Amino acid sequence: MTIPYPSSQPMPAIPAVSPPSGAPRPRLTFLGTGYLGATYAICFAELGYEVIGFDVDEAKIAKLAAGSVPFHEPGLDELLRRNLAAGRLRFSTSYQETAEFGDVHFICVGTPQRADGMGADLSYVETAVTGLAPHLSRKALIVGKSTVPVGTAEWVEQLVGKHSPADLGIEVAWSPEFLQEGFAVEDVLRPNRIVVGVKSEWANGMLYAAHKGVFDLAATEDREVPLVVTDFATAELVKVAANAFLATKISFINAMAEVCEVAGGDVTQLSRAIGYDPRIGNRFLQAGLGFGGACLPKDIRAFQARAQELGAGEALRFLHEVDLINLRRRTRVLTLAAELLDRRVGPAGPDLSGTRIAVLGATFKPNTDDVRDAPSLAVAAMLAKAGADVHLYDPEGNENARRTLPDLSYETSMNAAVQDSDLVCVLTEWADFRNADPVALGEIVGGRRVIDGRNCLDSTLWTGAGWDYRGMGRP
Ligand SMILES: NC(=O)C1=CN([C@@H]2O[C@H](COP(=O)(O)OP(=O)(O)OC[C@H]3O[C@@H](n4cnc5c(N)ncnc54)[C@H](O)[C@@H]3O)[C@@H](O)[C@H]2O)C=CC1
Ligand SMILES: O=C(O)[C@H]1O[C@H](OP(=O)(O)OP(=O)(O)OC[C@H]2O[C@@H](n3ccc(=O)[nH]c3=O)[C@H](O)[C@@H]2O)[C@H](O)[C@@H](O)[C@@H]1O
Repeated sequence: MTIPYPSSQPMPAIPAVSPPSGAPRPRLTFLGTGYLGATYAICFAELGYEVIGFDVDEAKIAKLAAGSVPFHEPGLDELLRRNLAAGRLRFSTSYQETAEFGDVHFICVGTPQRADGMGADLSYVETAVTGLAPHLSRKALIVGKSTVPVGTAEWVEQLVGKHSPADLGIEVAWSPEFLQEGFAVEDVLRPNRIVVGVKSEWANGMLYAAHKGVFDLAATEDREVPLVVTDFATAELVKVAANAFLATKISFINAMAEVCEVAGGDVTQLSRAIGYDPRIGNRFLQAGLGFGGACLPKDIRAFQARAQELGAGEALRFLHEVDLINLRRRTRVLTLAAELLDRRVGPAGPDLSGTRIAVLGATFKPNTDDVRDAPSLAVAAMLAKAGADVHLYDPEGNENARRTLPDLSYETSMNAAVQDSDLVCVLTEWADFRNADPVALGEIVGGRRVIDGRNCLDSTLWTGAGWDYRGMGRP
């Protein structure tokens, strides 16, 4: 499908928004109740809005309607149950019910990497919009929240024009999302900014009203939430630019880790030292196994693909390097494993047959059960491919990991995974692993060898307990 861009329509000036004083709050719907949409539906009900969460996945909707969040996100279960009981929150698989209910419809469906490996798959956005639009029966606003290539909002506007009743004047806006899994409730209720791409004062006012609960909460806490009102293209670009910057920051520090590895430096100290400069800042400078998840990797690839289509491919060529640095961290663990286990590395990589390796961590980061593009799982797969007998444990991610990699051995505790292993790989920095007792673990392993893929262990403590320790970019 082609996304028309740049728009042939000139952008009207956007007047400053004035809060619709005393205006009734709009009723909100969220199409797509995955990590993003379910969190939003639940949190906005908590803020006092009447909400419908809609999904085409009947099992997911049944679970949510029964008071159970279908993924792990701290704090969300309690809010779900409270708001279902209060009657402010409903779940539906009916486009008609959703269309009739809502004044503002947020599109929160997935935009995964296309099968060709680069651009974004917009088919879910298309299905959601064309499913909803024909059922609309009064003026409403459709707001994209999914992360999309620049130009998508214009295309959605055309879809809406084609599929909704002509006389209703349905409008479109784009409001990208910046929440982090594991902190999602806090990020939605107390965002560090709200960005909206709009074309009319009416859309601007509706979006303000749809977020008034967030602004009101901030006011009661003596905070302000910056609001950036802009055009479609800028709103779409803000999102991918933010993720590209975060990915670049992580790959920068991992590039420094690579240099530390050959020069004998310690990247954790380097990171701390440069992070004291407020122009650099100390966040997202944790060297280790690199970034994974359903967003940063796919977003930097889709951003490059879109820039290429628009003739600006060269501007984003560095993102290819960011991706390569990130992926090299995964193979680094394999090299360290061969080194620690004293195994030969052939042209096809190391031969780890006959070894038992404990992998601690399957999720792409702690405090989630999300294993999408998890560096830890990618490494577990590489270790198994090299012949190791891999025993994996994750506090929340075992079930999802088993669906992705069914052939590994899944254990129900850290001790069971570590028992008799020749090597322990800590690949996600769950608190349980960070705080593990190296003396006690040392008594049940086959060999005291540990790879700290997230630089989250106290190396002095582990070496003191007799472990052969390897970190990422640190001695
Ligand atoms: N997960 C996150 O932390 C964040 C995600 N995003 C973006 O939000 C979007 C969604 O991400 P996730 O929630 O992680 O994806 P997800 O895969 O967890 O959820 C997507 C949901 O959309 C549903 N769906 C598919 N077709 C549909 C249709 N026609 N109508 C209604 N629902 C439909 C699926 O059944 C699924 O439940 C992506 O563009 C992502 O990049 C943005 C910021 C944060
Ligand atoms: O677009 C999205 O979906 C979201 O993507 C990321 O959020 P998330 O994927 O939840 O995870 P992050 O906390 O950003 O971590 C991403 C990956 O980077 C890794 N990471 C993070 C920080 C760091 O210093 N080093 C590092 O390796 C993490 O282990 C993880 O694998 C962004 O942080 C969110 O702002 C954004 O909304």
